Amino acid sequence: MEFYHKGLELLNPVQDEQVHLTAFYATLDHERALTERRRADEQVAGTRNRQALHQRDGRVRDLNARLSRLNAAEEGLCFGRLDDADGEVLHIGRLSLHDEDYEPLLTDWRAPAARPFYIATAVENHGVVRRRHIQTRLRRVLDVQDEQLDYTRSAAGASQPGRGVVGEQILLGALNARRTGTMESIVRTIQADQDRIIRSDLAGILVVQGGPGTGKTAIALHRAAFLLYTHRAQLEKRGILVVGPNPTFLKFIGQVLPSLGEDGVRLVTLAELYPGLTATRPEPAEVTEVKGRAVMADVIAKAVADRQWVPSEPIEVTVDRTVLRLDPAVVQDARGSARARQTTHNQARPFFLKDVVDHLTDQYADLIGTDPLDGENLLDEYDLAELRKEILAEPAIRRLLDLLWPMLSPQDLLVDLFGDEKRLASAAPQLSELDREHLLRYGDDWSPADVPLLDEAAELLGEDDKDLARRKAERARAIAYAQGSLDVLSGSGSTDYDDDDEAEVLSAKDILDAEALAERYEADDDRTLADRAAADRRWTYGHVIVDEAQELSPMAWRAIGRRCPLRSMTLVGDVAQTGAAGGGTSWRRALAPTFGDRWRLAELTVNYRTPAEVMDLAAHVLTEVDPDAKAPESVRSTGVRPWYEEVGPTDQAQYVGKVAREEVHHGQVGVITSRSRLELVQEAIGEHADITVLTVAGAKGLEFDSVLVVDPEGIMVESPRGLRDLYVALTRCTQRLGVIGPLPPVLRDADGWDVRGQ
Ligand SMILES: Nc1ncnc2c1ncn2[C@@H]1O[C@H](COP(=O)(O)OP(=O)(O)OP(=O)(O)O)[C@@H](O)[C@H]1O
Repeated sequence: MEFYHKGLELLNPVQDEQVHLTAFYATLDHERALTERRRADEQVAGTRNRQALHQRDGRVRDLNARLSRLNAAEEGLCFGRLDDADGEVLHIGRLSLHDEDYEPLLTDWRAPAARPFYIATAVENHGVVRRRHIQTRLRRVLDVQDEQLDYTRSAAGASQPGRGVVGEQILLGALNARRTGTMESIVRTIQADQDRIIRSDLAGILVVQGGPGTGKTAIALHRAAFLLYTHRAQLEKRGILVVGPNPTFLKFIGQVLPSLGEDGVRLVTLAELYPGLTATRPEPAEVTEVKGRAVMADVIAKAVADRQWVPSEPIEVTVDRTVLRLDPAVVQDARGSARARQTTHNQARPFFLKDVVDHLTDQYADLIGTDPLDGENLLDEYDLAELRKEILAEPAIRRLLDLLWPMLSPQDLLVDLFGDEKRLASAAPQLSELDREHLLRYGDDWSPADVPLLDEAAELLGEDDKDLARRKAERARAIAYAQGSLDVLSGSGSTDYDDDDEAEVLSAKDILDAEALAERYEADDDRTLADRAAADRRWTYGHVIVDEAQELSPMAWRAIGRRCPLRSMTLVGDVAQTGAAGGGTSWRRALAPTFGDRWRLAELTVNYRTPAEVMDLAAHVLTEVDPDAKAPESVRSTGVRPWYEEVGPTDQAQYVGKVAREEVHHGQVGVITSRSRLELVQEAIGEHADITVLTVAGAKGLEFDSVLVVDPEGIMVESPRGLRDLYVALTRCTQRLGVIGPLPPVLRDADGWDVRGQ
């Protein structure tokens, strides 16, 4: 063991690191106290007007964000150290700390200087001769592990990382640890191939393909933290959107970013992407599949076009006993010029209405205002305006205009479309009758697959009356505030201000008008970024991350694409695990309609979750799914063989209940079963804090110490993608796997099972 001098004392590495760690915590405490003091000062300081108040709130927000980062770094503050050949030392941790002379004490794991900690090897050491992993608990150093990366020294027998893995012991410790029910940060043990993805450029679309347990979710979240650190100014304004497969999954991953000190991220499922509704209506897979097809974009476009109606016969309406006649040709012309404006349906509506109403007004004027002697029209501008008003006030005309070109919300459009066979046949002639039958329904509650359709419709319809009224009211409020502030600024009350303030007042008055000030107030909106983004369908994010991206349909990709016109995205998934009807089984096919070939691919091949014993069995299923696919290689084996028990349907649920309760001794238990057995199994197990019963769709992205797969045959037959579902179910465990129910042939043929003695 090496020893170090501290004054006259001789310190071993653990003691030496303890000295450093104590100093880091002292600095962290100091920073925290300073930030809290600043915040308290801001909170008590008086403000003269609303503008100053907003600026103050902004400063308090920044200080709060700083405080959360400092607090988040408390556990595991420092976890690594790099030594170079010249004796320079770099400590690596959850954030950067400096001493009073602004000399670096601790380097943020995301800083470029920290990178060798994750990628240096003895062959390519990036100038590092020793990498040290520091294990701590609370504020104490428990242990250190060194990897010598100096080729000459390592050749002489110093410790070498095994299997190309960085920090093998620490990594295995983390992988073998019992799961807590929520995902944890992997910041101490990120591996080189993962690091490359985390630090990949912000620009462009990065697709990360990797088998089960390769760390895709973990990487996606650490990438978000990295991007926020590296491009903070750019991303803080627009935020990052993370889309996950279901609410349980979002809960599972929800703590990772806050634990890394980052909260400028909005996590949603597709069902919540459309503001104002959560789409939870269940529907059969074949309906979901039709709704997800790319062709639905054309169907929605045609449904909108169909609502711009040209009658086949002239229509007569009576205004104050005068009969007016609207010819199809006039409507056709008005529609043509409104469409030529290339704007949305609702925004084009006033232009259409104006043309039609102009025509009716002229006709009305001709009929009632013509001089019987010389045929000249006796009405002046004022009279024409009055006639126009009269026409517009006539209910029959209003009804007619609403028929010809109605103001529509996306919800109205879809309810009308899916509730009417004729409309559907006209909008979707390219769909088979059976497909159209799948779409036909009544009611106005929404399924997740409706969300991209609503979004598509919203894009074509534009804001409706209600949206416009709301936006106008908000803006009027902001302008009223701003006007009030300007009055205060320019009023005689300014005698309270000293000379400097007076100058400020003048410049404010000179520079700003109420509109500009209103914009500034809107920017100073008190809501968090995630709340503002959630309320605004047209919000565009600085970066979008999609997890389990293989599950998205072409229509969902269009909706996601709209959230990020800059096309800065990270899409992680595994095309061998696709379960959703309408999901993709090839990245090229799934992404081409929306993104063409403008994306880059990164692949992960090492499985950090599933032990080799389990993965060997799951690989049989994968070969059945795709003979060319290669299962990821497990980084560890546990020596525990998976087991199965053939238990028929009558006793199955009871048996599962008994075994699940036994398995709890090994940690968190996940019971994954077919949809048809779900309720029975749930009943047999009852409420238990450490047992979760779910279907494969609900288990997407999750993991448990011990997994029981119940009714594998049922899982296989319940979906056309049943084999992939079985593959997902088998790969959810970190330690132990048991399969209950008759084994399907694909599993029966595999070696490596233990038969559980009843
Ligand atoms: N470098 C690492 N250090 C420690 N743990 C890791 C590392 N990489 C991955 N893991 C762990 O491996 C497990 C699987 O990771 P994750 O869930 O991100 O995989 P995934 O590729 O998204 O899996 P799936 O596609 O099956 O849902 C998690 O517990 C994660 O914390």
